[in-house]
Amino acid sequence: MSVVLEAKHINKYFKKPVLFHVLKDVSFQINKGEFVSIMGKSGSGKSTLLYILSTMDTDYDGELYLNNQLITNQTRDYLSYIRNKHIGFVFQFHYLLPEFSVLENVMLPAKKLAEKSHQEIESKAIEKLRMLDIENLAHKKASQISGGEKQRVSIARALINNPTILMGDEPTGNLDSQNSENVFDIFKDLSENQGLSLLVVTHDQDFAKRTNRIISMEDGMIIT
Ligand SMILES: Nc1ncnc2c1ncn2[C@@H]1O[C@H](COP(=O)(O)OP(=O)(O)OP(=O)(O)O)[C@@H](O)[C@H]1O
Repeated sequence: MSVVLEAKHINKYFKKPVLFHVLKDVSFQINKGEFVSIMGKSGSGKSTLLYILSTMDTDYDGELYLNNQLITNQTRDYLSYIRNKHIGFVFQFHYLLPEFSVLENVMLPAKKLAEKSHQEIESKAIEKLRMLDIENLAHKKASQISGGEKQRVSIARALINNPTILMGDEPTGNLDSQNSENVFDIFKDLSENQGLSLLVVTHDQDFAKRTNRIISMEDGMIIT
């Protein structure tokens, strides 16, 4: 089984207002195609950890590997490239650009990467929308679709560059049970049938217990 993401002895301190050891020797691996959830009480350090894993926060001790490549201590530009190419994100709030069409929103991360022509990016975006069963929304403005549809659009956007891993911070936190179920089914399908790795912070027990593995956090430490 190939390892996609590896965290080795991650320690993180917040220095203000007082010195606070927020992540304590956090180590784990995520394999290709694995669907993993992170659970833990409010304040246990989940978002802080995800921020580091997503390469957004570089102020930590320890080592982080993506596709067996060390990404700790790399330049900001390189990290921004790695993030765009290999990591997809889905948040609790969708962060779509309301005045842009669904299609344009999905195309944006590929435009930023600038490795393909407009035409190629557009057909890739349509392919992702079709996969998520929302091709019919392509030309609607993002502000004109429902909450569940917006979350599916953000998943399409997160997948546009064919990432190695999809990270989610409470991706179903703002959805009703039916839409949460849809998101879970999409994630499950991506991991089982497309070999995508997923790492999702959630407070939803029902969601977490159906993933391949739960990483439980308490007071900045992994307890399982
Ligand atoms: N910038 C910061 N400066 C100082 N302390 C912080 C900062 N950000 C977070 N913390 C503290 O670090 C701890 C972990 O916060 P974090 O947001 O990672 O928790 P969480 O498990 O994601 O919580 P929640 O489930 O409520 O989102 C908390 O005690 C929080 O108050």
